[in-house]
Amino acid sequence: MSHALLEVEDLRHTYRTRQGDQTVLDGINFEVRRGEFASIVGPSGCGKTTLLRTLSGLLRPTHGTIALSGEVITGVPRGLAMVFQDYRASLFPWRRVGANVEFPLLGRVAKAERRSRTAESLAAVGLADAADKYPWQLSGGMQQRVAIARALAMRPELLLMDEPFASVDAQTRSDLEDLLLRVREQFDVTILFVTHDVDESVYLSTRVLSLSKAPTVMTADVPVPLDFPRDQIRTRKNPSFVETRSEVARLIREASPGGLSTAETSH
Ligand SMILES: Nc1ncnc2c1ncn2[C@@H]1O[C@H](COP(=O)(O)OP(=O)(O)OP(=O)(O)O)[C@@H](O)[C@H]1O
Repeated sequence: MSHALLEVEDLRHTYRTRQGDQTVLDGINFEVRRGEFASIVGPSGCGKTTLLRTLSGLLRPTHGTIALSGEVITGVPRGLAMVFQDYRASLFPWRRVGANVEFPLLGRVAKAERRSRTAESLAAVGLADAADKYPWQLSGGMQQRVAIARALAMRPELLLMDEPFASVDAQTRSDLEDLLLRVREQFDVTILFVTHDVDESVYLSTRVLSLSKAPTVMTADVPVPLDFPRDQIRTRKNPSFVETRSEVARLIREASPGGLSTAETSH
């Protein structure tokens, strides 16, 4: 039987704190098939990060199962890499860029292979010349490219990304989006991407999954009817982009507390 790459069944999570219990995820079900680029959107605080933490094995959910390639995960699974929003916290400042990229491979992959994967991943993100620099010598966008290279060097089947471009300026963000689409093809990696940004979710994805406010369920699974390669100007003008974007924006607005986004209420 062929399994989806990622299968999530009835996932629930309740944080138990001194102030009481807070149910964040309230029965999430979805699958991601090989080759997809799935984005997850939802109102602030709905549990997107909690969801990614359970998928990456960093947090044990209160209930439900997560399977990667048909195997139920119990800890941090192989075949999975994660890129976080805060590149400053995710790279080691005292290690050079090359050593950062190589780090997760130590003890797992032979030295020659580590070196070749590091060189290949850095080249793929346009940083072949930066291996001997320290992260703090690079711009924010470049540091996030190092974090992407480190994830790619692990040769993951599934790449989880938690708002990876939220801390960079708009031009860098567009460049990083296009870079991500290129390396996705080159490394044949399936991506699950969390973002606050409706346009970004539609621009990048083959599917957008939308979440309700907490206690969170999935409210919609929206296919994105756009071909690859995408183009920042042409794709965003495409009527299918505009239509899908409106649909996703509407889903988020309906899910948000009060029903209106802050952008709309401020006028
Ligand atoms: N370790 C924790 N202990 C207790 N409550 C937590 C913990 N982590 C998160 N929460 C609560 O769970 C809820 C969901 O948090 P989470 O960070 O998963 O949401 P999010 O959708 O990623 O948020 P944002 O959109 O603001 O990034 C929030 O109300 C948060 O306060």
